[in-house]
Amino acid sequence: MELTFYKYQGTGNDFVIIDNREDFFPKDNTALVAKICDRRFGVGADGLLLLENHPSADFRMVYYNSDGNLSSMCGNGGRCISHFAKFLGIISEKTTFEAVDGIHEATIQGEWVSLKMNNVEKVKVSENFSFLNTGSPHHVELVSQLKDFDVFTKGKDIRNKIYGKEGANVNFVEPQSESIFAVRTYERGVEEETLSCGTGVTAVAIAMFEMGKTSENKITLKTPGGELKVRFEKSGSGYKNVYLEGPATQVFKGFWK
Ligand SMILES: N[C@H](CCC[C@H](N)C(=O)O)C(=O)O
Repeated sequence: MELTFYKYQGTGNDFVIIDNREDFFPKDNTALVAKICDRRFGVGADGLLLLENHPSADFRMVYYNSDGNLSSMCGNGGRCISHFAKFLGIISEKTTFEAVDGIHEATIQGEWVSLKMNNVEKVKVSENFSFLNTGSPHHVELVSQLKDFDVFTKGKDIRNKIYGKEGANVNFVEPQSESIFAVRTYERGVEEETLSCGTGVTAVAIAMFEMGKTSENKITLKTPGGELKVRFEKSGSGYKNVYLEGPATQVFKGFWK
């Protein structure tokens, strides 16, 4: 099938985004999504996003991991699709849209996008890792010498051994200061390390606060793909007013035959 697509990246987490307001895309064609995301036989991306009409919100976001399957919430994808909606002229600086985990607000200034994430109900703190859901499930583990760490092998092992078929994303973090943390992520559904993960860095920021590694609630996360900011407020046993902020860039427009 022929279609126009846009290639985006948010701190190196990259996506194919399609304007599907005419609802033409074959949404159950897992093989097609996986082929479009394939780094050799397709366009290549960590995931694919559809922008669709919505009865009350500005638009609906549908997200697939690069394995071709529908996925849970994508934070970097949410930032990129908000930038795309402004590019299409659907919105101006502010938007409210619906994703798989509910309604999100976002503010777009140039290439800087601030995305409001869902509240986090609970952080499960274990011996040497935490687990929480920031729209997607995340395992957060402190390590040293992060730059030399075997993220793929260790991440894949944890994803399968602890989280089984359902799986989880696995984030390895190394503190750099009271408010700066380096993060590398093994992403479920991509089944590789990605250059950044938006729901992942959100999970890391909140887990570091919950584990007492910081008393700050405005955190900088340094990922291989660039810097992201996360801010939040403690609320009972969980967190609210959680924002993921960073750049979103339209790299090219393409035509899929
Ligand atoms: N792979 C994740 C979804 C995308 C998360 C990531 N790309 C982000 O920016 O949040 C999962 O299956 O849970």
